[in-house]
Amino acid sequence: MSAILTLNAGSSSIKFSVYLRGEGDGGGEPEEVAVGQIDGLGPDAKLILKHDGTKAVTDLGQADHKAGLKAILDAIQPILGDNAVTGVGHRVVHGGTGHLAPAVLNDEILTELAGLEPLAPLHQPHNLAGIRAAMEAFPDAIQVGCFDTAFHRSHPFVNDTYALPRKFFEEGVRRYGFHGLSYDYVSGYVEETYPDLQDARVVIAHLGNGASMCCVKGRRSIASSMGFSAVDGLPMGTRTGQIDPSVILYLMDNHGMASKDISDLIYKQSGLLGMSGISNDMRTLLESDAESAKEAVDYFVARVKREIGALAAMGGGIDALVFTGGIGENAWQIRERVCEGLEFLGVTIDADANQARGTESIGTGPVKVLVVQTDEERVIARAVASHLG
Ligand SMILES: Nc1ncnc2c1ncn2[C@@H]1O[C@H](COP(=O)(O)OP(=O)(O)O)[C@@H](O)[C@H]1O
Ligand SMILES: CC(=O)OP(=O)(O)O
Ligand SMILES: [Mg+2]
Repeated sequence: MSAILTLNAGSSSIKFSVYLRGEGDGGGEPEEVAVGQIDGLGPDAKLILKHDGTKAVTDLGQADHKAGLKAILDAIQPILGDNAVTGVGHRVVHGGTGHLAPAVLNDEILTELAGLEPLAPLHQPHNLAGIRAAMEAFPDAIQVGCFDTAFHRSHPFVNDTYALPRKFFEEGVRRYGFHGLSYDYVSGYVEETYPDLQDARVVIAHLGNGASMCCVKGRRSIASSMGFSAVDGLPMGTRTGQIDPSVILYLMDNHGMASKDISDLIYKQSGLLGMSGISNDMRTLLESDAESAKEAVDYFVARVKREIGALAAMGGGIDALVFTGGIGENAWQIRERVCEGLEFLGVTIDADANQARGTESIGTGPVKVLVVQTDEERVIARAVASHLG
């Protein structure tokens, strides 16, 4: 048997999976044998590993992305045993205009991808560090990059551009959209599981530490809430989401802030953390009695609602609303509050079904409302398997 490893460095986590394939499996579906993640990167990181029907949680204490990756490579060695890793698949958040499909990585592509780091500072450097570490750890394996942006390259021009002079569009100042691996998985899952949703207009809310939304029609992305970078659209754990560009000019002119300070502010100090002054973690905010925590959650919910309306309009209507990502999958309170008042769109949910963990279909009106566990790793593993042939 040979093994495929997938690495998915998010802003607050590194997710990974190990898959096995028999000789001559061709591009067949790889079998997942272990899955895990490092959660809460920072002062209180934890390694969670699920394997052979067991779940082990190891406290790592202070761990950044680099320490997390080392812990993952150590933890999977006993699982790999004698099975050689022949392919490693990586989530790469930004692929620019050039990457419409997964690509076998080499030094030239890595240099090109490093040029996109300023547009995804919470992800791209970690994605590339993971690739370099995997090249060192598994020198005989192919390294396949799977791009979050690729799924959205089907956007029509109006949803791909800003109203700037045309030369900036040509230069690559576009609305790329992110979380594409998640949207790819979820839209495929929805179409396969619900035959009445073939070619349907599906609005997917990927709500995690990073959060975005997408309107998908017939498995193609029509529009996304994220744009040129992964800071646009919804407020997130530590990111502002959409902000008037004049606020940035104001900060430069009145607070003497330079590009690095502003980047730190809009990517790392804002969103749920900045508004609440308490935490970027939705769990903590939902448990808190502080007014600032309540206001941060109110703002998050309001922005998700606004985006549902906008994306339903872009799709010419809505047949299904899907919640996914750490918050979308787990926080029933957020789903309930988001759906409140959306009856005019045909979105209504059953309160008990929404609160029952593991219930997938929670809608009671004409619009199907689904809670789907995303699986970016499977999309990556499939891409690696198809490259291995
Ligand atoms: N039970 C829960 N209730 C509310 N929020 C949750 C729950 N479980 C996880 N989350 C949220 O999910 C976020 C992580 O989402 P995830 O999609 O895994 O993150 P990343 O963006 O790093 O990939 C956490 O920051 C936390 O706010
Ligand atoms: C693009 C992005 O925000 O990713 P994540 O949610 O994994 O941080
Ligand atoms: Mg993620």
